[in-house]
Parts: sequence; C-alpha cells; structure tokens
Amino acid sequence: MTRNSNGSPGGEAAGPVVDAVTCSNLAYSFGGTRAVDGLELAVRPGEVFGLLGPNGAGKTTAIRCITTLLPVPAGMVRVFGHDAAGDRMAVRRLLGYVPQQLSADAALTGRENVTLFARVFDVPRRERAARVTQALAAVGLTDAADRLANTYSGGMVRRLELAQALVSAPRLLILDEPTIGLDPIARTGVWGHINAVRAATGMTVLVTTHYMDEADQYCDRVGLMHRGRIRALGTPAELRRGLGERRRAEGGTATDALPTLEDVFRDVAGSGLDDTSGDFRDVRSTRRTAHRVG
Ligand SMILES: Nc1ncnc2c1ncn2[C@@H]1O[C@H](COP(=O)(O)OP(=O)(O)OP(=O)(O)O)[C@@H](O)[C@H]1O
Repeated sequence: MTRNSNGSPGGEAAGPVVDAVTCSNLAYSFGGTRAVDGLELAVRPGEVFGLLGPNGAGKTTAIRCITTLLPVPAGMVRVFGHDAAGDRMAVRRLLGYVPQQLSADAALTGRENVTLFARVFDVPRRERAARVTQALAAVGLTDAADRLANTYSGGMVRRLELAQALVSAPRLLILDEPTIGLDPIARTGVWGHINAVRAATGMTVLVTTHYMDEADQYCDRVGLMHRGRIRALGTPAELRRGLGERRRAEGGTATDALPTLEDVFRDVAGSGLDDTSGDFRDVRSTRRTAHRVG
C-alpha cells in the first residue's frame, strides 16, 4: 500500500511512501481461538506506533505474523512493500525484533550475545566487531559489555536485547513489551535509547506496551486492539480529545472531559477487561525479569 509523502521522520523527500507495515484483513487462529480477526493496520515509515490492548487482544500474535515467525494463513502482511508470506527473507532482513520472552543468554557476556545476533543476521564479518561495539554503545552498555549477562540488572538485560535487535541496523524495530517489569528509571532509560537510535537513523518502531503513560509520551500514534482487531486509532492526544468530547456531549463533569489514555483504553476494552489482569501482569513481569537475569 502506498500513500503520498506526509513528511514523517524517515520518510522519502518526495513521491509515494511505502508504509513500514501493512496488515490487511489479517486473521490467525489457534485451534478454535480466533487470536487475530480481520486486522487492518498501517504503520508509517519513521513513526513510533504503539499497539495497545488488554491481555489476549492478539497483539503478540499479530506481531509474530509481521515478523514471519508465524505464517499468514488469511489476509495480507507487508513490510516496506515485501510480502511476509511470499518473501519472508526480505522481510526478516529489514527487521529487528525484541520478543517478550528471554532472548539473551545469561551464560554469555553482553558482547558475545550481540555478536551471536550479528552472525545470525548476517552482518558482514569484517564489520561485525565494530557494529557490535556500536550497538552496545547505543544502549549504554559499553562498560558492561564484557561482563556475563547473568550479572546484569533487569534494565540492563532489556537494553542488551535492544542491542541484539539493533546490530543488524533494522529499518523496522519491533518491541513486544520492552519495559515490562522495569522500574521507572530503567523504563525511561530504555525509551531514551530507542529514541536516540530512531532520531539518528529514522527507523520505524512498532511497540506493544501495557503502560499507558509510556504510550502517551513516546508513541506518535497508537492503535487500541481488542478481540483481534484495532478498535481505535490515532495520536494519543486525538484519542483523549475524542473521548473527552463525547463525555462532554453526554453531560459529563469537567474531570470526565479530560480523560487519560488509560480511560480511552478502558472505554475501548469495556467489559472485555478483567479487573484482575493488573495483578496477573505483575506476576508475569516479575517472573520474566527473574528468568532473564538467570
Ligand atoms: N500458542 C498458543 N496456543 C494457543 N492459544 C494461544 C497461543 N498464543 C496465544 N494464544 C491465544 O490467542 C489469543 C491472543 O493472544 P496474544 O498473546 O496474541 O495476545 P496479547 O494481546 O499479546 O496478550 P498479552 O498482552 O497478554 O501478551 C489469546 O486468547 C491467547 O490465549
């Protein structure tokens, strides 16, 4: 899918711009569970796009289709114009992916972990050492590069995983809950590094998060996913304003008319939100972080 240049960072100076990601009528089922159900999504080149939604909304499944880790059984997925079903290698060459699960090896040093990814992603041998050093520097791990990853804090492990994804100089960086389980300072650190690399390279970022404050602060646009589809789409400010106007029209109080992104999230997810999901996430976060640091 193409559209006219909109001047977004990283876009071409003129002429048609190919979207970084296009999903059209994407569907994916696990047995009888419809995880993704007719997803329509267009991520513009150079933007930070936040895919939000309650547990089980289908975010990770959609991301795994985009990264070619799952097939595309129905509908279409394109990454910078390349078909994820027909041209998987071309898609993979453009991507950096930080999954939810452990991807750093606790028994290797930071540098060894990133070098492994440089090999897997076919970074030319003569450039490898320099690119690994550069990726570690980009996430602030130069001093810790030669320590075993099992001596890293949770925030450092997340930054190491970011370096692994950045070493191939991706045009599209996909992050599945990059800051889960991190303290507020470590979260800010991860986002600082993502934004610095993005500003330097113009790469596109597609991120999932359950932290509405992060989505509001760092995402150019967000899509709120629920039951396999995008139910609301726009800049965080547009979505907040839209709900505020609706509440005002319905006679709400002045406070009702100034909703947060979390209010928008609750409005979209509605009765699909389980009140216990917050606790559930906390348990999972702790476990994941414990896993990572090994
Ligand atoms: N490997 C699997 N086998 C069976 N069902 C699965 C599998 N992976 C996901 N599902 C189901 O698919 C649906 C979507 O899950 P998915 O992990 O994509 O949601 P999500 O939005 O990423 O959730 P979370 O925020 O909790 O990570 C859920 O009902 C989930 O239980």
